Amino acid sequence: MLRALHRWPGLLAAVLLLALSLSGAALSVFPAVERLGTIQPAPEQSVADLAARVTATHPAVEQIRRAPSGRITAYWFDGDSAGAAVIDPATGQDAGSADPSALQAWLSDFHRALLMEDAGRWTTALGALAMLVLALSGAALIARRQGGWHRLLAPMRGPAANRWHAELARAAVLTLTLSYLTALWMTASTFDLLPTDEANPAFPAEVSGLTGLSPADMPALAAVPVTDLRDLTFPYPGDATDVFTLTTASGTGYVDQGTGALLAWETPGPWTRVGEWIYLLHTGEGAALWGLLLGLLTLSVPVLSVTGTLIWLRARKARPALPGIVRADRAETILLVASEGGTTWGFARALGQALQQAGGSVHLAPLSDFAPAGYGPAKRILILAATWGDGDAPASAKGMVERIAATRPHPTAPLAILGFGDRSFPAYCAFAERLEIAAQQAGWSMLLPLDRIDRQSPQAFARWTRALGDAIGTPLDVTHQPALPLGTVLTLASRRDHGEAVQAPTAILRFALQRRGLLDRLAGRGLPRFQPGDLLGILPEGSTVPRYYSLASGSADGFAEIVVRKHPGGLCSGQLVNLAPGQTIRAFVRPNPAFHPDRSNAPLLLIGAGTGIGPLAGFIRANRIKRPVHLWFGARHRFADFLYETDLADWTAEGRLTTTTTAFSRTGNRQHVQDCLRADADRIRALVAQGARIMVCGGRDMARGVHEALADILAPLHLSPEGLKREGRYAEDSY
Ligand SMILES: Cc1cc2nc3c(=O)[nH]c(=O)nc-3n(C[C@H](O)[C@H](O)[C@H](O)COP(=O)(O)O)c2cc1C
Repeated sequence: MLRALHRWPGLLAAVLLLALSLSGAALSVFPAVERLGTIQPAPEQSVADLAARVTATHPAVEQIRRAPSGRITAYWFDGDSAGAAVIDPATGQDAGSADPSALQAWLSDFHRALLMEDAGRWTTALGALAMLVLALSGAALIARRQGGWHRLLAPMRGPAANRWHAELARAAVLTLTLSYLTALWMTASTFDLLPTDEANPAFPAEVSGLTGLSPADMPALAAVPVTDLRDLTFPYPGDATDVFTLTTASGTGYVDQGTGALLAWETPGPWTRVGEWIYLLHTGEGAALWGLLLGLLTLSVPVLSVTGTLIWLRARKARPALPGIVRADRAETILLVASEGGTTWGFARALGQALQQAGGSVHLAPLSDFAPAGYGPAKRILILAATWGDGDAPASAKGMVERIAATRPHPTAPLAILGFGDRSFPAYCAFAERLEIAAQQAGWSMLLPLDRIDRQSPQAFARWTRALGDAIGTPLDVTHQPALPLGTVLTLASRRDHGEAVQAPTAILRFALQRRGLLDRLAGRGLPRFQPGDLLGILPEGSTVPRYYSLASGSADGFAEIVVRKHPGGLCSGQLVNLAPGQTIRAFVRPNPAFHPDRSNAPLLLIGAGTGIGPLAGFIRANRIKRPVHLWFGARHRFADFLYETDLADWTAEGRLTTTTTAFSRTGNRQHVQDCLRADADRIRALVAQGARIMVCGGRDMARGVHEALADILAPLHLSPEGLKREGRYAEDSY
């Protein structure tokens, strides 16, 4: 619902909103330009002095106005023709034309009313309303993705396009919300839909009846500095009963034209004051810098429209279509999916089709759409959930554990959760497990106990569907074989060999990247963009199961680099370690957003051993902003498997790497990387206290040892690796 609320007004109003935001951004420049081009009065100059000077130049002056920028304009009547000019307050002489530039006038009319008078005003008001809905639903979506409003400002994670969209929206949302609210207020005010104050004080019952006093000698005008003036309207010529009307920042009053005395005065009421603030906040008139900031942030709207549309299109593409799908409030089976790589959707679709063929009605949606209040006569809710990162939820399902824990169970539909994962990860199907615990705590009745599918096993899935069929009284036996990515052919460009001497043959393999033209990108040919820490999936000959290697380079480096150690009997590692330059493999990229460094300037502590140095080396090579990076690296022997030794020296000289600490387990004092960490405990504590982020990569035993060492090191700071992980400051990639 929230997502639909965010999506449809966004798409429908996109063109209108683009036009409004671009014209608004362009208009925001004018107050600043006007302010810069305006001759400001001397601080001590009075309205009496200004009025006398203007009268000397234009004896038939009717009105003097001062704009929020300080620009003073005089209006007069010359015989039959009206005249107006911008005035130099020091001389009272004309200093320029009073007509706004044609461009500004056109832009204002377009921005306010789409050049269509009242019909246009209502349309722009509708646009502002759509934007308000977008801004508020967007803020709620960010809060949901972040795991609650209290984490709204916490560092963001997830795929780059979604993160960029959310980061930009988060930066602009407050200002934009203010801008749309003020726009709506101004429209309501234009159509007299708001209460108003009494405009002016009551006209004085008695005046002196005298005329001819020079404004220079009027005490009421002498008491007001020009910098306070808003408007001075002169009495009608020859009418001794008429008066001057003076408006300043603090009110409106009448001045006797014969004596120059103040006859009446009224301060503006609350509605007038609020209206003035609203006008200032929306236009930046009178606050040029605010106007520029507003204009700048308004420019985020076109960017958000484009990134938002891309995210939506990508999500649509990732979600396989299920013909015959029904709405959530009409379906017997609600089938919800949490997926990062997309394969779980294939299983869900196969199950959905089987249920439909058995005569059932199915609603298929991402888990983030979970909203039991909207599931009418549902008989069951099935959740298929993959686990990513290090036991994490897929990016699109962040915050779902908390949501399920806080949602009241559906009155008729029990729940079944099926985890998708990989048994070789320490946190096997951990996200699905957390969902199950949350559901049980919230009081849901479970249709089936939690089950897990290891490495997309078709047999395990078929077994689970049989159990599901038994539980719902409909025979089911669904087989689904996920299609393997075709992959791209990569040619080995160079290799560097290490580790033979310590019986751990290891190679740094660098594959050439073909340049991808626009056509290749559109057709999905070649490797997509990737960053160090993402995964290169390799399809070894003789197996249909891909193996994943952490990338030690980003596509910006112009090559794909991985570090491979030959495992005894290992099919893929054996083929890779024997690969000669010029030979090829088939590979594809899997994003791994949970193991990307953040973009801050805070220190980065990289800890790795053996081939775990791969992505860490990639992070250091990509550290073009030269943030402080400290590396702890463990290997067997300095002269045998000190991977990237010369590169690390070069990166240190270039400022990309701040310190390197090594531990060798087969020489000298035979240390492991966690021993060096303990020896460096004070330094690590100081860096963590500065906001450092920690990234660990390597074998599972090493990762466990590092985790324990860091738990001890951080305890005096009342911090722990788990706590840092929750804040997005501790990431582990172990195998
Ligand atoms: C980078 C990465 C991290 C993973 N982390 C875990 C994990 O911590 N626990 C787990 O059980 N499975 C993990 N897996 C395995 C996936 O959950 C499994 O491949 C799943 O079938 C993917 O489903 P999806 O393509 O729908 O996202 C990970 C896979 C990758 C590529």
